[in-house]
Amino acid sequence: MSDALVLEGLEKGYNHGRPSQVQVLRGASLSVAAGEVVALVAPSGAGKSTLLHIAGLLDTPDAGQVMLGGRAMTGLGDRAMTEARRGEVGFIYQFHHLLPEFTALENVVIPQLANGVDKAAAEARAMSLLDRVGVAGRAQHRPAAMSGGEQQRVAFCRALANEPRLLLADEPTGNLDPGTSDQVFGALMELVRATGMGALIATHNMELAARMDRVVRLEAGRVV
Ligand SMILES: Nc1ncnc2c1ncn2[C@@H]1O[C@H](COP(=O)(O)OP(=O)(O)OP(=O)(O)O)[C@@H](O)[C@H]1O
Repeated sequence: MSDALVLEGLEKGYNHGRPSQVQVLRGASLSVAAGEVVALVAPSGAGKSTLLHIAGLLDTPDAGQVMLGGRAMTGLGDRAMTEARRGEVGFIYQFHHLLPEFTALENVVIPQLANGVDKAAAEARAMSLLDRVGVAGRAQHRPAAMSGGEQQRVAFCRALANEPRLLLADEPTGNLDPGTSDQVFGALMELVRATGMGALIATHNMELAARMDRVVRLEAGRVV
């Protein structure tokens, strides 16, 4: 089976509008197998968000290659990139970014409608996902009426709604208290394991990192 994600020799710098360039990635390479959950650990400012954005086709590298599900993404046009991102990748951020005016159920349904799934099937899948992470009872609630942990569980369901081959997460439990973080992380791991997708999960929390299959570090612009 092909790897869920391969990053090869990524280079990325920002010039901050000045001649002096900040070089963030310096030949970063990494692969995540299908079904593998990899922890990405990095000091603040090391470039983990930059790496995740490039892996998820939200940004482009200055040099290097991104492959999703065995397919090279570098050089694809905007439209093909958008389609690949929508179909192949699920994102989870530190803050849930749910749509505040929609219910939990709608937040998980909407990305599926955008991907061409019909409404009844999308609702059934959304309910099943919400049920698996223990928030089916909150399906008709808007985000503001849910706890932080519940909101983040809904965000997990939204990320997995289109059955992506790759999950990318940036501090997915970073804004929760330690007890809630632990529980919510457990729910995420169960979902990921049940789907068999590859996952790259950035965290500062070494206890959570130790629960994943492999830990990699981002240091001086490379993955070690
Ligand atoms: N759009 C941008 N324009 C200019 N500089 C940027 C941009 N994005 C990131 N940087 C710089 O690149 C470096 C790495 O940023 P990045 O957000 O990838 O780090 P990070 O490891 O995710 O940090 P944190 O853990 O604090 O979120 C920082 O020095 C940051 O200032």
